[in-house]
Amino acid sequence: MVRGRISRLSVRDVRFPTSLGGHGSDAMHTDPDYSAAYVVIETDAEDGIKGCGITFTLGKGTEVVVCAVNALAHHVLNKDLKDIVGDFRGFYRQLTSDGQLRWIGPEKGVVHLATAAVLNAVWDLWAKQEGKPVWKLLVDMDPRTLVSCIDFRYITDVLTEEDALELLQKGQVGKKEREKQMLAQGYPAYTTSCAWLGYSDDTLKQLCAQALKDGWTRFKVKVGADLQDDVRRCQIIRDMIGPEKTLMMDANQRWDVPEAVEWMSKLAKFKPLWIEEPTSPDDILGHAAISKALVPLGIGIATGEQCHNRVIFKQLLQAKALQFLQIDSCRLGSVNENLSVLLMAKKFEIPVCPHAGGVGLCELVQHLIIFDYISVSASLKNRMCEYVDHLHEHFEYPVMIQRASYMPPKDPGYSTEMKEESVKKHQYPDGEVWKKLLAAQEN
Ligand SMILES: C[C@H](O)[C@@H](O)CC(=O)C(=O)O
Ligand SMILES: [Mg+2]
Repeated sequence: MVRGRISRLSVRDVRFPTSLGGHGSDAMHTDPDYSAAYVVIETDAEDGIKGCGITFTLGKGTEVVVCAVNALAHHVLNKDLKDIVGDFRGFYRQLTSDGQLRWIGPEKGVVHLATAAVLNAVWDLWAKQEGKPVWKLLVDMDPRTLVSCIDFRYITDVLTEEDALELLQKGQVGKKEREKQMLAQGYPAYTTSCAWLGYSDDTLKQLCAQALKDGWTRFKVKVGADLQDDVRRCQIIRDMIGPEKTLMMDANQRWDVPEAVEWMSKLAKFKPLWIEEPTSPDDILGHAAISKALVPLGIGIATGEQCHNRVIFKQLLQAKALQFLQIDSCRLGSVNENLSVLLMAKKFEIPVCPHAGGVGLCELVQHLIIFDYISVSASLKNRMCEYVDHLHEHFEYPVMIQRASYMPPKDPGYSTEMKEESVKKHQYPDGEVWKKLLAAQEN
């Protein structure tokens, strides 16, 4: 049973110096320090259960997200959890429609990242109180309750409440078998960890050899800064993985539209399944033009990790601008908004391949994609979830990968509770790790 009144919300700026090793680097984000605004909510219930949520950031700017979380806190404090989840659509609407704060959004940018952190913590708390991992909480929920968590504002021209209900009711068929299948085999994953842009060719080769030994069959390589470098790196990786294994490419928004088409025509010989974020994430028609040019070459368009909200996804789908849709657990307004995007993807029959390149994103998004398979898509065709092999050791309930697949988490919650010791050490700027690094920079 859901219980307790939210009595405290705290938020901390936690940063990991990943830029020192080039981990996470790409053509636009050359020095990312994987970071999180880490939210913990407590209740007055006697169980002592806390809800933990994050939103992912890249270092600088995390303090701005922390401010935005604090600005939203009054919407959560002193509310009964029962009232929040009993009218989750209304609560989502309240957070995203704050008459003053929405001016610095709406439903986009820092304020939306902060919304995700707060709501991720609420979902963690709810699932922990129910004694279930979030994916299972969602799978066991009846379609009407699921639909009651979604704000359909701005998307009813493609997905109404009735459409959503119908899709979820259809998804009930065969659900038990798919749950069993997930528990036995897990959800297929691909790795990005071998080929960050800042890695040397030697590191790329070494990590790729190890990944092959570990059973990985799908790989993503960063491209977009220098064509000669891209050709060399793609040749290395294609030679190592052979012609059959799957290769994806990610340009992280580096190109203009014609440049994207020209550049990818030169990389087409490496047979990428998709080019990810070829241009600005806001350019829906640009994505459509790139897609029109590249699909005949066998290259699909993937995007979503920096799509502001469900409206952008709606238009990408309407414009036939993508072949692979990449939800993000922190960019969108938590589970609530992701549910609406999963359902729109189902309606347009576009496979969802979630983004997970960041701290804690693998932990979160595994819940959404496992739920999607069991209750919505019922298909694994052309579907896989990103995996990056960084920073899992800082979480109490880290992801478990077996045979290159995500095994469904069994612990209650949303899997992003961090180890207190890790938070203390990496808190910016006064955690032990940062004190040392900042002192070294001064000398
Ligand atoms: C800055 C991040 O590491 C980004 O490169 C992640 C990404 O694009 C992905 O995982 O995809
Ligand atoms: Mg990407």
